[in-house]
This record gives sequence, C-alpha cells and structure tokens, in this order.
Amino acid sequence: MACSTAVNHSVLGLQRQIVGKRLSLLSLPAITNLGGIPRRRRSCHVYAHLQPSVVSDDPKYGNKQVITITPRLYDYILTNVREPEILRQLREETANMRGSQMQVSPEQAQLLAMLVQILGAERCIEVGVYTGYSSLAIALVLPESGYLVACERDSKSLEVAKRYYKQAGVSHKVDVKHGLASDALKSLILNGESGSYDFAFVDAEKRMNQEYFELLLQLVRTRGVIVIDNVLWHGKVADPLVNDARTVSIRNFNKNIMEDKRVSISMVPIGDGITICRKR
Ligand SMILES: C[S@@+](CC[C@H](N)C(=O)[O-])C[C@H]1O[C@@H](n2cnc3c(N)ncnc32)[C@H](O)[C@@H]1O
Repeated sequence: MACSTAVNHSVLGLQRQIVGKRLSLLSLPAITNLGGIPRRRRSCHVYAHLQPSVVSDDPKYGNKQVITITPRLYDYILTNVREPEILRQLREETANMRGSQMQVSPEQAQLLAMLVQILGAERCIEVGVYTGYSSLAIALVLPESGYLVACERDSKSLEVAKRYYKQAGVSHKVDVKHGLASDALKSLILNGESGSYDFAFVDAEKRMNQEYFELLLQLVRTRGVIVIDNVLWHGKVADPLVNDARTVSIRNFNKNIMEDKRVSISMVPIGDGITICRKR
C-alpha cells in the first residue's frame, strides 16, 4: 500500500482489509514473495517496491496481460470508489470487531450497488449480513418501494446492522430474518414468493453455497441475478494441494455453476472473487 497517498478512506481500517482476507487473493503473487514475514507484521512499506505485474503473458492465453493488484494499485482503486459516508462509518466501526475481515470491500459493495441499479431491482435478498455493510450498500440504492430480505443468524452483528439501517434511513426497506438463512429462504418459497425477486447476494457459510443457490434460483425471476462471494477463496481453489472441506466445497460449487445451463455466468476477480449468475 502506498502509505503517502491521500485516500478518502480511513487508512487504518483499510490497511487491515488490505493485508487481510479481501485483498490477499488478488495480491497473492506479491504475498508469496514475502519470505515468511508473519501476516501481522506485513505493513505497507513491505510492499512499496512491488509494481503491478503481468501474471499471465503466456502465448496460450493470447499474450493477455493480467495485472496483479498490488497494495499501491489497490490504494489507487480505493481513491476511485465513491463510498457513502454512512458506509465508511460502518466499515470503521466494524474494523474493531471480531470477523471484520468478512466484510465485503468498498469496491465490491460499489459493484453490488451498481448491479442492483442496472437491473432496476426492487426486491432483493442477502444471505449473510454480518454488520450490514453490503446490505446497506444495496438498501441505499433501492428505490423507496424497494425491499431487501436480509438473512443472518448472529444477533450481535445484526444489532450493528439495524442501527446503521436506521441511521441511514433505510430500515423500512430492510426485512431482517434472524436465523438460519436456508430456513428463511425456504419459508419465502412456502409463502409463494418464488420468481418474485430481482437480485440476491450470497455471502454466508461457504459449504452451503449450492443449497442457497438452488433456493435462490427458485426465488429469483427469469433474468434476475444471483451474486456469490468468495468464489476464489484466497486463491486456494486453484491449488490442488489444498483440500480442506471449505475449499473443496467452493471448488465443487464453481464447477457445478460452470456446467449449469440454467444460468449465464461471469466470474469476476474482485475482492475474494465473485460469480455473477443471471437466471435464464
Ligand atoms: C462473510 S460474513 C457476511 C459479510 C457481509 N456480507 C458484509 O459485507 O458485511 C458471513 C455472515 O454469514 C453469517 N452466517 C453464516 N452461516 C449462516 C447461516 N447458516 N445462516 C445465516 N447466517 C449465516 C455469519 O454469521 C456471518 O455474519
């Protein structure tokens, strides 16, 4: 991270994200060069000499140049994210909480909000709210008539989320479902709401992704969109030597989605990787 660069964001909070889960994937080649420096001791000056580099210039890929997002470049990207003040406050408050690395990054939240707006979405679902950063980003761009079902099992993080919905003046648009997300989705289906949602974002228990996806595919209308987070899982999905349950499950999910003719797909290397699925 270029420490001296002026950024619109809390440098402290973002540095935590930058050396943490969210950026680690995209700067993986850089991180592997760090020669065993413990994660907590890696600071921006460690990365300062690193330049965005071509990670794939093999002729078999048509000599395409795919850059690595170094901390300096990521810092630049963040200066170009229009993060609403209320989201900045929520991010900074969450930075001191347990699990803060789970929060989507500002540029991811901006992309989610953009998708919602492009779709003209009115009815949305989020699976995995935590303290509400991504759900608030969505709720902020929904029209007054818009509606977001927000599923989360942890009451403590929901308290923070609800406080921010209120502060942002969007509480009336958010229907919080406290409990297991799959139960909430099943009851929406039982309630006759299949095919009535425009947009869904999945960011909860990764081993449940296939189940969430199947339920959401029922709930989302034709040409509706489902976005799944963490599909690159810090790069572990591409490493055949990593075979823990979560990695294997995400890898299998990615394979299934790739072959699933019910949706068109686009895997996007932003944050920890998302896949955007459009129901056919
Ligand atoms: C990665 S975090 C979500 C981050 C959130 N999207 C944000 O940007 O702040 C995952 C959340 O999913 C919740 N979760 C995990 N399994 C769940 C389940 N089965 N049902 C409901 N929530 C669940 C966790 O409690 C956690 O808060």
